[in-house]
Order: sequence, then C-alpha cells, then structure tokens
Amino acid sequence: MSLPAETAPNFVFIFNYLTRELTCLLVITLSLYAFHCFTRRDARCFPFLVRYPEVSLDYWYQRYGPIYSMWLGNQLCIVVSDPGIAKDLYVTNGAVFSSRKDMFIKNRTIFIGRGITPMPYNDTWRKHRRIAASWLNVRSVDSYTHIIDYEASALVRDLYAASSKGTAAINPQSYAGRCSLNNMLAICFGSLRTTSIDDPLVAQALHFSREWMNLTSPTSNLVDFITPLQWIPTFTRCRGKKLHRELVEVYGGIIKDIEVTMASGGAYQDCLAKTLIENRTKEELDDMDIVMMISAFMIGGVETTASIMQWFLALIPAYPEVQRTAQDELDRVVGRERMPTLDDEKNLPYCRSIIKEIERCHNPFWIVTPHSSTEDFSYRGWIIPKDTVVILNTWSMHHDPSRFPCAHEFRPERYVNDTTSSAESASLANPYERDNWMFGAGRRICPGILVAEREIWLTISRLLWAFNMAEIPGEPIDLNEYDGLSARSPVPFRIKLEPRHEKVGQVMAF
Ligand code: HEM
Repeated sequence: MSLPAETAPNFVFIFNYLTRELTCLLVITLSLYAFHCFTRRDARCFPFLVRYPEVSLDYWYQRYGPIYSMWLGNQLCIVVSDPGIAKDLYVTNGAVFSSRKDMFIKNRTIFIGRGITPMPYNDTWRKHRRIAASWLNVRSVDSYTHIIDYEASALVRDLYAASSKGTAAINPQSYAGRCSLNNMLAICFGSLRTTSIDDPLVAQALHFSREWMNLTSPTSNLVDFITPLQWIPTFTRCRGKKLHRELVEVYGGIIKDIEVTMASGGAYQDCLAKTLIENRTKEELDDMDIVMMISAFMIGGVETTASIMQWFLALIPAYPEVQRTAQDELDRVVGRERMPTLDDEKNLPYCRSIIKEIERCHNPFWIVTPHSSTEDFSYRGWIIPKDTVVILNTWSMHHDPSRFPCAHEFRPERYVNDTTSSAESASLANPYERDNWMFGAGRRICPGILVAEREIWLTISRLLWAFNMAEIPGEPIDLNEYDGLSARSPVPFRIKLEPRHEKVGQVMAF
C-alpha cells in the first residue's frame, strides 16, 4: 500500500522531526552520562573515560588480581599492580618490554617521532638515551649540582621575599615551577636563567609542560585507540600541532642563538644544546632532532620536580607535628646558621622520609609512562602478544596495605629506616622493598632521577629549615583534586610561610 500523495510530505516531516529529536536526546543523554562519569569517583566506570582513572584501575585490581588485561578501543593493555610482576616484565625481561606504543598525538604529532620519551625502542632511541645519559650521569650531575643548590636557595629566598616575611599569603606554585625551569635551562642551554616568575619564559615553559601532560594522557588520547579519529582534524590534534610549533619556535629559537654565538667563535658554556650542536654530524642529527631532544628534556624535567615541591607545600600545612619533628632534626644536625646541604641528607632521616612519603602519596604519574612489548611473550601460563601496552598501576602499588599499613594516611615515619636514594631503591634486588615507582622501571627508567632527587632534597629540606608552613584560615587546601591528566599538580592554593627564626633573614641575604 502506498501513502496518498498529499500525506507523504507530512510523513517525511514527522520522520525527520523524530529522527532529529531522538538524535538530540541521544546526544544529550550521552553527554550527561559522560559528564557524570567524568566528574565522579566511581570505581566501576570505564577508567579512561573518568576523571579519576586510578580508582577504576584499583577496583579492577581488587577484583581481577595483580595482572589483568583490557581493551582500549583497538589496543590490548595489561595492567600490572604488583612490584614482583613489574620487575619480571620491565626489568628482567626489559629486552621485550621497553618499547612504547607509537602514539598519534604524543609521538607523531608533538615530537614528530624524534623525542626520546614517546619513542619506540629502536636504534634512534638508543642514541637519544646515550646522549641523555651523558648529561645525566653522576659525573655530569656533579658538575652542575652547584646550580641546583643555588636555585634551591633562590627559591627559599624568593618565597621569603614574596610572602613579606610571613605576613602575606602566597601561592608558591609558579615559584616552584621557576626553580625547576632554571635547573633545566642550565642543563639544556647553559647560562640561560629566568630571574623572576614574571619572566615570559616561565609562563611559556610551564604552559608547554602542562599542555604536554594534558595532551598525552590516555584520557585525552582516544585518537590512539580508535584509528578513524586520526583521519579527521580533531581539537586534540590541533592542540598537538600547535604545541609542536611552539616548541620549535621557543626552544628552537634559543638553540639558534647558541649556534650563532658558537659559529662566531664566541665561548659558550657546556650544556646539552652545545653537545648536540658540536656532535651534529657525528651523531647524524638534523635541526629538528636537536630541538625535539631538548624539548623532551625541558618537558620531562620541569613539571615533574615542581609537582613534588608543590604537593609538599600543599600538604605539609596540615601536619604541623611532622614539620616540628623535621625541624627539631634540622636544628640538631644542621643548626640555624646555615641551610641543609646534600651532604646533610644521610644525617636527616626524618626529612628524607617526608620526601619519600610525598612521592608515595602524590606520585605525579599515576601510571608512569606505559611500556609496550616487542614480541609475543609467555608469562605464568599467559601469552602477552607483541605490541601489548603494559600499564604500571602505581596507585595500587603505593597503597598496598600489606606494604604500607594505613596506606591512605600521610605517615613519613614508615620510611625512617630506608636509607636508600631513589636510584638505589630502584635497583634493589627485592622489588617489594622499593620506596616508590614514581620514576618508572627498567631500561626506560627516568634518566633524570639523580637531578630530580638532588633538586627535591635541596628545596624541601630548605623549606622545612626556613619556614613554618600554615593554611590560611577559611582557605582549605584541596588535596584530592588535581590539575593535569598524565602528570598531576595540586589545584591552585595559597599558604602562609612564616620564617622559623630570626637567622632565616640573615642566611637568606646571600
Ligand atoms: C620528580 C621528578 C620526575 C619524575 C617523577 C619523572 C618520572 C619519569 C617517568 C615515570 C618516566 C618514564 C619511565 C618509564 O618509562 O619507565 C620518565 C622518563 C624520562 N624522564 Fe623523568 N621524571 C622526573 C624528572 C626528570 C628530570 C629532572 C629529567 C631531566 C633532567 C627527566 C627526564 C626524563 C626523560 C628524558 C625521560 C625519557 C626516558 C626514556 O623514555 O627512555 N625526568 N620520567
């Protein structure tokens, strides 16, 4: 039976109307659901669509055990929540589990295949890692530790001045960011240094790191797991391309200036950029390789150490008794005439424990940087196929009650007998004794661990030496919320930094 001619347009109209309305309804429902998922801490949500994915990974760990698999779109992932399994795969079988998935935004769009961090495990990565190590090994780090030392003191002095000797409330986050930035500028570019948080380079560099961290988390990279999304110009992709252009413009511009100085016969301080320029032919590097290698350093070394300082400053006001214990130790061992140094660390076990506990509770990288496998691998009766992404669920590892009783409480004393440095702890034969997994593991372990450790020690021990740190009445600091997706910092906060004693001002006047 056919419809009478005059009713056909009505039917089409009704059909179109219903389709449009239903589509709208579907879009609204899905948006509301996505928003609902994203804003709640619900363990049963699909982890990479929610704001707190570690809660879901932990829920599944409780349910399915220390190693389980899941599909993210077209990508098979295994989630490891046990230190022994982490060591078996990442360390003992590092020849198989040291690659990275070739991520569309991270590797191909931002670093166009030339940045060490997202690079698959191949000869180019080996070359980059060797060059990175030459600037981050003990001998090299010793050669510029005086800069890390100076910047830690400068941070304390700037906070002392900015807080008007404890009378004004301040947000210390950009000060911490500038401190990390200056260290990385020294390593990468030699004599370059910012002198205040208002220097435009501070805002730029911190923005680059933050943008990288937000563009490269699994939650913002659906495009990596649903291939057809790579064929359309998504907003994330545009942001990735913009970040690439900005890195080339800013860090590439600084490298060009150094090249000009060197070409004109001017002396230039030793730094990573100088090494890369001098060895350009020998190492077969082009301009873009140099810019991307430096950018990977600048991004890897700024937001990370700054984040630990920021978590410390956000958290410590809630623990006046922890501050008092640390300050008693500092008064006993260091006294009030000078600030603590690297050499004092071994004699300040409680101060060191505070740092280890901050790193356990507020690891900036909740899944570190996932590795991937380069061949089929048989493990405890399972087959882990080639190209599987291996995720370290460090949140569950750091909150395991058998290792960390009352794991959700901040208790520095749990580490007081741990005399290892982060690097030493990462090499312990027994992985269940490792302090934390913040720096990753195996062949891709963070090569900046030594720099990070010295920087964190010098800044935090000196902040404890100089200030009583307190919350502003009526301005509670939110420690559950955070900024950033793949690396996390506290949301903006203000604190009071009251000089502990009259010597602080004198010692600061350097
Ligand atoms: C608190 C400070 C830091 C944290 C938490 C941190 C964490 C990490 C993590 C989790 C990885 C991946 C490890 C893995 O795949 O298993 C990594 C890689 C890397 N980090 Fe760090 N990092 C920090 C500081 C630094 C610093 C100061 C530098 C440079 C001086 C740096 C340079 C790098 C580089 C170049 C890589 C890439 C290594 C590779 O893929 O082979 N990091 N970092």
